Amino acid sequence: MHIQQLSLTNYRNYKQLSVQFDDKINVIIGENAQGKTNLMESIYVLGFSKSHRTTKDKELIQWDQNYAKIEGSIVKRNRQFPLEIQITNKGKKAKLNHLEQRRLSDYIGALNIVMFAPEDLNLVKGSPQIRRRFIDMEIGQIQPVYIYHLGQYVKILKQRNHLLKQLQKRRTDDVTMLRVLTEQMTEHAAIILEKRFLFMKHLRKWANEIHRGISRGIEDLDLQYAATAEVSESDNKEKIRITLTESFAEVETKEIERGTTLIGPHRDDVVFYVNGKNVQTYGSQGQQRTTALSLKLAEIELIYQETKDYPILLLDDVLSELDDYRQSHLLDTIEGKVQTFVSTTSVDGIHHQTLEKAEIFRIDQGKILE
Ligand SMILES: Nc1ncnc2c1ncn2[C@@H]1O[C@H](COP(=O)(O)OP(=O)(O)OP(=O)(O)O)[C@@H](O)[C@H]1O
Repeated sequence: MHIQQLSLTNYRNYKQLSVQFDDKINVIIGENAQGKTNLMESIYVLGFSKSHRTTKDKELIQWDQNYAKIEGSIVKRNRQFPLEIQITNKGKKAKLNHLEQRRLSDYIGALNIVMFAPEDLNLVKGSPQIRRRFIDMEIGQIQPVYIYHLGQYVKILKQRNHLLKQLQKRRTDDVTMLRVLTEQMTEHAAIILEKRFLFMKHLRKWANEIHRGISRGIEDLDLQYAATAEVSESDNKEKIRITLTESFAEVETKEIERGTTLIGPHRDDVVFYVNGKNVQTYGSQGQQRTTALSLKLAEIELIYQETKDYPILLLDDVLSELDDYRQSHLLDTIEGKVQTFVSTTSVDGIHHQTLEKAEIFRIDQGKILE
């Protein structure tokens, strides 16, 4: 899969841009604050309909304007189709083949993307929320129905938390309603957990293979899903549902006391181990970096396994941070198969092999210099 052409209108510091990309490696060079990340972000938004660095869509609209538009021409298995995201102050529209898609799950997955940016180091070091977002985004683009269940889960969770607050403050004693919400939420939670477990299983296999390669065979990477309920990877959906139902019954009194939902996918986490040791606690900077890179590269293979097509890879300001060996490994992994976008302030830290094959774009104040 690749992006053939991209057009931006009023997108951040791009008033108007129309650009054709190489289907292999594209290097985006520019000084600080010229629009490199903005360009990478626009490709990400085209795929996911939201940004990786803000939850406020309005920020994507150029300051003095009232709308922004991203249009892309995508080639997937020799077929070409258009994608479009339009953002206004009132909301956004996502169009696939010129048709507006009302459900996000009907849009996401048309353009698969893997992004590796400096903040991805937080995948290992940061809060559980970052790791949950990572798994949710990745499963979502492989299986869009996951997004539907996640959306429903979050909706019921909000109602349930609201009711728990009311019960805590004794403004109501409607436990029957609480149990109805618990049952509904459990249905979606069981599907979410089953899909997360399956994803973990596949991710573990690929990530370890890649990690061993990058560490020259001396490090093994393992990942474990840390659930808040007594569920495990070997459980099927029905078993997960039954266990969750029991667990919710057990914590009901405590949840009312605390006024919030204490267990479920929204509180789970993932733990990474290198040679059996928790990387978050004991790993060096280099091991944490390699772990994050292995996870990202594993995603490329996972998406390929599921969709029979390689995703687009966005490397925002990270390539020059990797040493020569890691860069070569990365490039060997993607060699000729994955359309890649690399952004950088200077070509100095970039492997000459990469530059030889690349199409180079120079960015200056929201414009591409010819
Ligand atoms: N909504 C917006 N409207 C207009 N300009 C914006 C908007 N949002 C951000 N900018 C501008 O975009 C520029 C930042 O661009 P970007 O983040 O892409 O930088 P960059 O080239 O990646 O730089 P660095 O190398 O420092 O990361 C800044 O000048 C910022 O003021």
